[in-house]
Amino acid sequence: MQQKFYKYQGTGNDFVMIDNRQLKFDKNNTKLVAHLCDRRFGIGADGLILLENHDTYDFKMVYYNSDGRESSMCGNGGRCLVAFAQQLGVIENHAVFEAVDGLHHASIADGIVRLQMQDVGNIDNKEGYVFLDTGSPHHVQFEEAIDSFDVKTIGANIRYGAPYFQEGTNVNFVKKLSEDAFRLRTYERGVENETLSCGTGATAVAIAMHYIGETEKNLVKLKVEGGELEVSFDLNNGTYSNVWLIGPAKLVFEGSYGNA
Ligand SMILES: N[C@@H](CCC[C@H](N)C(=O)O)C(=O)O
Repeated sequence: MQQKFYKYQGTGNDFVMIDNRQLKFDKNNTKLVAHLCDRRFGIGADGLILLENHDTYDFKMVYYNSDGRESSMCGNGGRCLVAFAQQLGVIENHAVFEAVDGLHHASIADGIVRLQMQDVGNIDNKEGYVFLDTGSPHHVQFEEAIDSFDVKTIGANIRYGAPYFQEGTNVNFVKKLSEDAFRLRTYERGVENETLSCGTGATAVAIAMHYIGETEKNLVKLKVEGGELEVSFDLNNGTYSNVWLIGPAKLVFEGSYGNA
C-alpha cells in the first residue's frame, strides 16, 4: 500500500508529515518512523508528525523524534503542522490543537506561524546553566565561541550526563548579540545531533535570558542555524505566560512511500 507524505521545514528543522485522520499509520512501528526519518535510506527528517482528528479541537499532533520514538512537544513541528493543517483544509487561519503537553492556539499568515506555547513557572538557575521545560526539557548555557563550538560532542556529554542521564535533555548553547537578540545552537535529544533549529529550545532560551536578567525585553529574537525565530511572553507572579513562538513554516515537497 502506498502512503502519501509531505515534508515541511521550519527554520531548517524538518519533518515528515502524515495525514493520519483515517488512523492507518502503524503508530507503534518505531523502525518505520526511524527509517522514514533516515537521511540516506529514507525520506530524511529530524522528526515525523501525524495529524489526527480530535473530538473537540481542530486536530491532534503526534510527534516522533528521528530515532523513531514518540517524544515531548516540538515547537517547530507544531508550527509546521499548522501549515500542513491549512494545506489539507482542516483549518483556515487559526487553530486550536492538542499535543502531548496540552492545548495550543496558533495562527498563520503569509507563511509565518505563531504558536502559543505552555506557561513556564519552574526555572532552575544553576551554576553555569539554566534548566527549564517549555513542553520539552532544555538545558541552556552560554558559549562565546559559538561558531566553532563542537555542539554534537559537548551536547551529547551534557545530554547523557548528570543530572539528566538516560531520560536526557535538549542542550542549547547561547551567545548574546544585543539587548533583544541571541544566537543559538541546539543539540536535540532523540535526533542525537545538532539540528538547524529547535522551537522549544528557542522558547527556553528567550525565557531563560529574561529570567537571569540578560534581557528586559518581552519580544526576543533568536538567530538559529536555519534562520530566525521570535519569542514573546508576559511575566506575572513568577510565571511566564502568553508565550508565543513565531517564525516561518514551509512545504518542501510531497511524495509517497511503500509498495504501489
Ligand atoms: N525540534 C523540536 C524539539 C523536539 C523534541 C526534542 N527532540 C525532545 O525529544 O525533547 C522543537 O522544535 O521544539
